[in-house]
Amino acid sequence: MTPNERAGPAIAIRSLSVSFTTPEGPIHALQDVDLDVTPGDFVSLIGPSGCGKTTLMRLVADLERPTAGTISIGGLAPEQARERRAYGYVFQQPALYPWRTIERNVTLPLEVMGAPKAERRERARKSLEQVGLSGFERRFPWQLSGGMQQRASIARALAFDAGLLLMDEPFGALDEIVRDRLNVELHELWERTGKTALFVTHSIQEAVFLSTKIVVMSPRPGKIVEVIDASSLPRKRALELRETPEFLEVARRVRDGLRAGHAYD
Ligand SMILES: Nc1ncnc2c1ncn2[C@@H]1O[C@H](COP(=O)(O)OP(=O)(O)OP(=O)(O)O)[C@@H](O)[C@H]1O
Repeated sequence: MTPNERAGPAIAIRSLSVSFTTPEGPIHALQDVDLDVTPGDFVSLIGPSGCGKTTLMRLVADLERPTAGTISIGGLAPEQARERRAYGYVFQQPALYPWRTIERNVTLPLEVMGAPKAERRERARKSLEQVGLSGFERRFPWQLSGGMQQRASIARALAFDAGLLLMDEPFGALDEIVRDRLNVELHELWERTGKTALFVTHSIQEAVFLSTKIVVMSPRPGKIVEVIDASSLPRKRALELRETPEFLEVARRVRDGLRAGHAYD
């Protein structure tokens, strides 16, 4: 057991099921999900469209309630964790307000929290620096490329200085070159800060490149098919890693897991 594992899970999910009531009948989105995320891990959720990845993130972030089961975030219920700003959340789309500058988008949640102005500006400066956006404080979102906008939304999530980052397919809408660059930057950021990350993706390559663990899910109702350990890959990762036999072996295991998940149908 590593010291991080001894500290207890950053996220503990037990027997979690979620059904949505719709006019056409219930939709069973998640069924019997059990998952532990160790502090400092980078955990990716991968699975077919509609298998409940976003729902799982929204449950952790207290934006949705389970039908059965429990979630604990560092020992707190999701509602307490939300109130204590125990995590930053990055959405699929950057979700920046066009009429606010980049700095004032980053400081908005801090304003809502009632942080003093000097502290807000200092935290924005620091988190924009962490994502390589120093100098863009006074720009508006529409003056930035899609990749830069998504970096700004990561800066906003970092501004709380929480130990946990929840990221729901943040790079899905970006072209491959920009996505590659942001993968490298995000990996470096994670390595440097030691944060715990829960990350949704459709891309096997992205999941393997970024993660210490990859959670493979089945089609709806989403269940966990397999948790694949990628910590055998070097901790420092450059894009060239993707061509190595070790990387391709982990990617093959993820692909096999996804195929096995489809057999649940
Ligand atoms: N509020 C809701 N009411 C009814 N059905 C919902 C609701 N939210 C999600 N669903 C359904 O639950 C299932 C899981 O959705 P979810 O968005 O979590 O999947 P996903 O794995 O994130 O999909 P994608 O990869 O396409 O983003 C889908 O069938 C979706 O239509």
